[in-house]
Amino acid sequence: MQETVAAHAELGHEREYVAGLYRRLDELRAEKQEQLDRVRRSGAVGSMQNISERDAFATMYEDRLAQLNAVDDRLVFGRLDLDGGETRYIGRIGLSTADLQRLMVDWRAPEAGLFYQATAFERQGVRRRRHLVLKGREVKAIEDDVLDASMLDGSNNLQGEGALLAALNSKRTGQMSDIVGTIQAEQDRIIRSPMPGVLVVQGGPGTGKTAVALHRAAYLLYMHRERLKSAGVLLVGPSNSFMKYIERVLPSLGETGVVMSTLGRLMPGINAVPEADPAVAELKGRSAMAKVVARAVANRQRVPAGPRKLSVEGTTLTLTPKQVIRARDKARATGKPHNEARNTFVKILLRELTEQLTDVLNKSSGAGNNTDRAYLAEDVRTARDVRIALNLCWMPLTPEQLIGELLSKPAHLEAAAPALTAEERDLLLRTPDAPWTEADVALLDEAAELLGPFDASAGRDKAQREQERTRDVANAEQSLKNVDEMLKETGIDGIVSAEDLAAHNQAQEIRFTAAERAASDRTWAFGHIIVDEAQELSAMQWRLLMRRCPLKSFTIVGDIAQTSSAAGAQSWNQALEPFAKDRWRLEELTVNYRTPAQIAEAAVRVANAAGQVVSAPKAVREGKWAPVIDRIDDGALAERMLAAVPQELELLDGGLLAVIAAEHRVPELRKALAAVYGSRVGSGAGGLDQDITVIGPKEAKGLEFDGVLLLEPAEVLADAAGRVGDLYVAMTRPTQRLRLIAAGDVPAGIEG
Ligand SMILES: Nc1ncnc2c1ncn2[C@@H]1O[C@H](COP(=O)(O)OP(=O)(O)OP(=O)(O)O)[C@@H](O)[C@H]1O
Repeated sequence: MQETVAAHAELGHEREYVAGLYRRLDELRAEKQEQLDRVRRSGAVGSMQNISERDAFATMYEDRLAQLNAVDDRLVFGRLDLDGGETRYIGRIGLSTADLQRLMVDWRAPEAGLFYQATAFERQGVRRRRHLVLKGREVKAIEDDVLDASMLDGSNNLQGEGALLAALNSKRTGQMSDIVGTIQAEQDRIIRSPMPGVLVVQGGPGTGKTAVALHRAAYLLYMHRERLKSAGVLLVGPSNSFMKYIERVLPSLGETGVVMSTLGRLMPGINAVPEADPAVAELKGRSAMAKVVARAVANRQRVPAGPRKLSVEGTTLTLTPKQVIRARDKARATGKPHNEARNTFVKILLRELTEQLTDVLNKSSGAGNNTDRAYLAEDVRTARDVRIALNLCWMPLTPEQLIGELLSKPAHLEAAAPALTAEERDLLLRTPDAPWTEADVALLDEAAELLGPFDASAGRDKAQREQERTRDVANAEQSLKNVDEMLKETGIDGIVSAEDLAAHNQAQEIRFTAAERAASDRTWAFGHIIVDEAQELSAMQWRLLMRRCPLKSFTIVGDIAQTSSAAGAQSWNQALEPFAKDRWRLEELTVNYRTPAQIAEAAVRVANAAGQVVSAPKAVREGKWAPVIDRIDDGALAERMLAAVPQELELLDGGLLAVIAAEHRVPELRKALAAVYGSRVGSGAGGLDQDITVIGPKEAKGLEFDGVLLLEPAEVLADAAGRVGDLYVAMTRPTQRLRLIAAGDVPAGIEG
């Protein structure tokens, strides 16, 4: 009784404190809103500098306001009671009173580290760690970890289901949530690890690698705000579904400055499809392809077989192979990319041809008659024959042209890839109109690097921008005319010029965040790159990413045992050696938070039986159910699935169910389910919050569901040419139940 009274009093106290925090949050919001309104009211007047200063303030207030709005849900989640009597509240952001009394510490601040690190064995000055469970803005429950035994005597020792277990047992929503309230010590160490260098985080399924990667992004942005604000952070994930699944985590942590992308979207303007054939993916991913692309570029710097006659204004000039070779070698020696080195090549030959023309004309018209050289140079430059000849030798190229022709013209491929076998070259060939694949993106990027900017298009852009400006000024003039009439009536005149107004529009255009600019610029140098499911990356994809971060500041998370791509890594050492030598540090995550022990163990047995050694993380909880296996007759797969789905949905009681099957079965199974369940059936990106999702094993990577119905597991294994990665991934997606339906063999190990 006494205990309940004490608990009640504690709850009352926390409610009051938390209400105070929300009051302060509301005050700050109102303040920022007022500041923003004031800046906006200051109008579109003044010099360019005034306008851009005003815009900078407006952006700052907008960002702060967006952050204050984003942290409303579970604003505060913890409290520390320290030796010496200090009490510290831990929340999503730091809050202070108007006279700078600290009310709450940002979870990323060094002072908050104890909340995640202190244990009963090493309490580091922490007497009690308290978790505050909020619903909306109200404290619903509190839960204490008492680390200082002497505190246990008191009657205000509260117990509850662990905050962690409560989070893990809750139903999935199809969207990952943040874990700020329950980050575990081994995860916290990684999140707070220093930024420089290459950090590899290896961990089995469900150990929180993705969660750690996202929280580390938020942590780095907090600790290195100035540097990363302008350079930006890039986060790379495996699929569009996965990006959708994680998209709310960073905003909920108040962070928007991260560019999130799949490997297929890392070339601005290209939205690549997955590479369907593993053999092709493996081939395109080999580091030797860098040489193939380099040779393909070199092959586009051609020397004619014999002398070439060129007509310039009725005079015939000769371009010899020797001249071309000399010009080519000098151009190459500049070390510039193809499109830029072309300027040197063209300049040299134009000069030589102009000299030739001058000589010929001087000779024909007798010595002493100096023809105007500038005039002749222009004749040579604009002569059709000369343009064609020089272009044939050294054409400006886009990456799409180069790789498109390389992969669709057997002769180009043979010349660029003599070391590949004829079968391998056949595998690489594609039709010219085939969509770009994820594996192509790395080749395109390699080409873009070697080709440099494409001049012709740059010229066009400039002309286009000029045209747009002229149009903007014209528009502004028109609107001013209307305003002028109005102003004249009120006796005010001439405040804004058309140029001012047009400049303002341009300034608006420039007001992109670093993240937005970075996403559209291939040559952007990021301050830090985080790669999730990094085991899937090919050598060529690593080259691409290394180029995006010249400082080589990386967080690389993944699980070698889950590698499914044929081009992916067999070991971290093999993947990283070419770029980081042995200068990378390894951290491991050892606890599986997602999958119940019985299911996790079955997955490990399957991997081991297939010869894959896996670091088996310790599951944090036992599940209610061991994996269930239904053996069926051939041909009855869809029917059996339809019978199983309602049973599973009932057991999951409102949870999410994923049907995972070999890729080729997905459309047919989805159709069968949609016929019964209609729009309740989702598919990958955008459909993950439906209660039934049908996906292939590759798309399932990184995702999780309450229950998984895995159809024909032997097929999943066979589709990956016997590599167990995909099956291992599929089996480790559920947080509650795994059921397999198999007409064929059941892969060894599942049954224990
Ligand atoms: N400290 C934590 N507190 C609460 N939930 C956690 C914690 N750590 C991990 N989780 C939860 O465990 C689940 C698995 O985490 P996550 O997806 O990050 O694992 P992963 O290692 O990336 O898995 P996989 O490699 O299998 O895709 C998620 O639901 C995540 O929210």
